[in-house]
Amino acid sequence: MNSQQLVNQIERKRSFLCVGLDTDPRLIPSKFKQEADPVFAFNQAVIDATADYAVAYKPNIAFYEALGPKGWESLQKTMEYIPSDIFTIADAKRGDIGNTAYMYAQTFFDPASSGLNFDSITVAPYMGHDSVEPFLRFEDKWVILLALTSNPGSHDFQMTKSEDYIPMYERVMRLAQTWASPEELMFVIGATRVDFLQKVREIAPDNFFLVPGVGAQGGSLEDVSRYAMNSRVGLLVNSSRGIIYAGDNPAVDSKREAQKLQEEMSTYLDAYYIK
Ligand SMILES: O=C(O)c1cc(=O)[nH]c(=O)n1[C@@H]1O[C@H](COP(=O)(O)O)[C@@H](O)[C@H]1O
Repeated sequence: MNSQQLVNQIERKRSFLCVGLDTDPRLIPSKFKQEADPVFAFNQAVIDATADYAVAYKPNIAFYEALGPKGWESLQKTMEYIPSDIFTIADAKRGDIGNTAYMYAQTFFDPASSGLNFDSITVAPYMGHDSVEPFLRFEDKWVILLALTSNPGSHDFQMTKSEDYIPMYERVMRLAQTWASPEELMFVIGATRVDFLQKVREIAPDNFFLVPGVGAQGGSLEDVSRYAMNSRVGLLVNSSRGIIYAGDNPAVDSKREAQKLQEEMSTYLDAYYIK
């Protein structure tokens, strides 16, 4: 999916919501546990409940890999079930030397090889240019590079400054923009980093940001919208647990939470989206 299709979808649904499919079989309501594939049955229910309000789905690959071959099958079925006009993110946080990175890219981007056809993948920048480049060889696919993450440990490396006083996250963002255009590169910016939202938007005015950390991690959707929206919206705001585990009945509970976020997003589009 290209950026114009993504922006069109955001404008049509008046939403920049990404629903995180972080499906833990221990946490799903008991009625799904009797199904042949409980993870897929639950994901189906969540997708049915939220597809009108979401512009993206983000299965976190860890939750599927942890289940072995069964988990991979649930992931494949989930991918086939997601409506084709909705953006998909493989939250895999990969990063390795070039030939290995290419295999990761094939895994998530080449359906002839793996059966999976994601639009994008999260990538860790630590190993540098040649670890990111293989993902960029795939047309109409996106790299979503970790920049300023939502977790407390983000201070350990991302905030450290080099001798020119540029923090690591800023260096990542500036250098990565020399590798790829905003048509194929997004950055992960945690919603919990309120003090930095304006700054990161200055550093990368044209890139989409994937923003996790609203809901269960406490980030503010209004602050994210006010400080980081750009002239093409430029935001995909993720909520996982806050939506998928909202109650025992996704058709009602996940729908309610997704709709609530979508309605809030709609008001922020009115307030802060200037084309
Ligand atoms: O790349 C991510 O999506 C990500 C980056 C980050 O900085 N923080 C973060 O929470 N995430 C992911 O976003 C999701 C957040 O889930 P909830 O806190 O349940 O909404 C999880 O899948 C995390 O792995």
